[in-house]
Amino acid sequence: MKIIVPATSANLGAGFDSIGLAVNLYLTIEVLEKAEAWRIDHDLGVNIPTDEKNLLLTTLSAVLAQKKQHLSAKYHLKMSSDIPLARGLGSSSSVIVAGIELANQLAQLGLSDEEKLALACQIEGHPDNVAPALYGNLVIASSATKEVRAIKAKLPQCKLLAFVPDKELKTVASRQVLPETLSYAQAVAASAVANVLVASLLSGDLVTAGQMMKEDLFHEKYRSALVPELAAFREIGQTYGAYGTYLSGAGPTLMMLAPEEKITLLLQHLSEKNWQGCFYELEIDSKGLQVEKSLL
Ligand SMILES: Nc1ncnc2c1ncn2[C@@H]1O[C@H](COP(=O)(O)OP(=O)(O)O)[C@@H](O)[C@H]1O
Ligand SMILES: N[C@@H](CCOP(=O)(O)O)C(=O)O
Repeated sequence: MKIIVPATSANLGAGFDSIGLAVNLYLTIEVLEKAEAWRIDHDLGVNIPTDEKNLLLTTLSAVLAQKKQHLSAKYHLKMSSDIPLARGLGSSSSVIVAGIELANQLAQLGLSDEEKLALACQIEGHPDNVAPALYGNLVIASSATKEVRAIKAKLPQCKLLAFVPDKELKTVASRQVLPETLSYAQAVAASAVANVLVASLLSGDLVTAGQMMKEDLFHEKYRSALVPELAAFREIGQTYGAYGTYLSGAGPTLMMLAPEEKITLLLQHLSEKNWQGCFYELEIDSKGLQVEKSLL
């Protein structure tokens, strides 16, 4: 059995903790054979555990505990991923979604998508990565009310150009620079910008969506000091024809939405900056979580 989960790019500026996109970088988990102890083969570096301390298996354990279920066996697993770690492309969320599905499959839980999303939000704390990782495409979601609500949509036609810095930025660290509270007036203004962002995305108006991305009042201005490339990335995008630019997730990845015919020119000017990192031309993943040779 194989579980495949896409990377995700969250926030889209003003959609902080609520809007996210699934993109074509993937985490894959293969269940190999039963074993005396959990063992994960991977080439993701020494900081990623190869035993039950791995986020994949702590997630599995949490789900089984909540469902009052247990497994009669442990397994040898293979984990592969082309999702850059701690770069703002949802690597942790993809693992959480994979861990929920692994529990679902091995314990035959029969979880609905809604149940998987609710469990993922409990673990992650916000839906903007786990929802598109589960469903694919563009998802606008809220876990602020009793029920997690997620609206699936298609991103209007455009190309995605990401700059992924060499340096890591852990989400926990990036969230620490955010304010504890906003004033009533700030909250009303920030949510109004987010509302127009959503409306423009759903009506196919990427020009207005791009404007709203840079008018975010929730998080980017507090995080800009952690991602020095943001201002220049945004200026190049605006000057050479991108629809919009935003800090992908908690950063440091920067994402640009642009017409296909502008990508070459944008890449040319961005490359002249000689920043330490890589550019990725990404596509939307439209499938989300996939299981091959499901056990259910
Ligand atoms: N494939 C993986 N296996 C186990 N843990 C992972 C994996 N990918 C990410 N993680 C955990 O998630 C952390 C990165 O999560 P986070 O700081 O939220 O960054 P991001 O979600 O932007 O990649 C990693 O440091 C690691 O602890
Ligand atoms: N809304 C979150 C998104 C975190 O995304 P990640 O890809 O950096 O894990 C935030 O902005 O903190």
